[in-house]
Amino acid sequence: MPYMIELEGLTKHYGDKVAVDHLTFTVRPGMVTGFLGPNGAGKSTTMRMMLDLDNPTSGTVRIDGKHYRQLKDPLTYIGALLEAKAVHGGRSAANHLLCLAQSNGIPRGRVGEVLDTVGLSTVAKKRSKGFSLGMSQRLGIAAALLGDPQVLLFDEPVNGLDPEGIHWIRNLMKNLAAQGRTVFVSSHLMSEMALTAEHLIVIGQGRLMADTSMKDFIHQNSRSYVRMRSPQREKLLDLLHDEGIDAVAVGNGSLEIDGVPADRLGELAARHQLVLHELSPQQASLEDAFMQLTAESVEYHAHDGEPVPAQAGARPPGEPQPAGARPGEPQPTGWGADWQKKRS
Ligand SMILES: Nc1ncnc2c1ncn2[C@@H]1O[C@H](COP(=O)(O)OP(=O)(O)OP(=O)(O)O)[C@@H](O)[C@H]1O
Repeated sequence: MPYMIELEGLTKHYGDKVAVDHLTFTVRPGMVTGFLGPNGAGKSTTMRMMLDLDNPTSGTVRIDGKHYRQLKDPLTYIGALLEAKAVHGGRSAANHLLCLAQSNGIPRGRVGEVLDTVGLSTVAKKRSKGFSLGMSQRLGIAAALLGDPQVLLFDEPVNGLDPEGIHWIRNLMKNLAAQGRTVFVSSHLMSEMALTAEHLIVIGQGRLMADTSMKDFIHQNSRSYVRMRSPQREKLLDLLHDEGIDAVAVGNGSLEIDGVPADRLGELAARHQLVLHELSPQQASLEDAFMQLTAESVEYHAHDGEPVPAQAGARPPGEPQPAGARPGEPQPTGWGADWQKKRS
């Protein structure tokens, strides 16, 4: 199959820190693949290695069967949005794209086309320094689309966007996939992935936790159950036991029952004249399932209001983070900037 991204044993160490740990998976064309993991799981590091912006400690990434360095005019194979504020702020939007086009053998006519696609035509001559986060995000996407690549990477593209911007990016990614392209998008929000991705790769502390279709993930993880609460809890437990119904006692005196409809449980209690204070069908959220899957691998856990490292050797949150390590802070790095640095 063409235009796959194939990772084999991909590993990255930063000193003692294992950021990416023997990742092996394949990203396929024609669908949006979500790359999900809690903060610090190694998503950005993995994407940077896909783009040859960071060298793996071991393992390989292949794009369309080749190493990134073997791709002729790489921007025509793979486009990426890594960090929205990565643009040289003094240049106009059009100029920024023109520079990228010229150094990559891309016809200059593409600049107008992609500005149009992302809705920035009217501000093409404006300096990107004054751009809002949403506009910068759109400009970053224009750069990613410039070479009309078959493979697209988006690192947390909805971060900080308003609902209209989020809606726009979701649709764009789905449309790109519907055109047969390979679309790989990272997020730390399961709810976001559930709306966009058809396939899911989940990582925690650099390790692969799940490689599954979204449909299967939802099927396996959206547990529905009934919560019951009664002042006659012991009698209720005995009754359920006699009926062969398993109940799990949880905090605040509630019982959780899987696989039995709420109306049957209500009728049963009524027949035995048991008072119920609660009888409510529940649906475990996908976010809960994701948190459970990665719970052991979260780098920092909240603890009595104080974040503490979950892992020996993890960097305490108060300490300065290395460049490129923390998301959410605009850094003078990213796809455009790094790419230019690397090639210059
Ligand atoms: N240049 C670096 N030097 C040292 N450690 C780094 C560096 N870059 C990343 N790390 C560490 O590697 C781990 C993975 O970081 P990475 O940014 O890839 O995670 P992420 O999944 O993208 O997180 P987020 O969702 O917070 O963006 C983190 O513990 C991070 O602190």
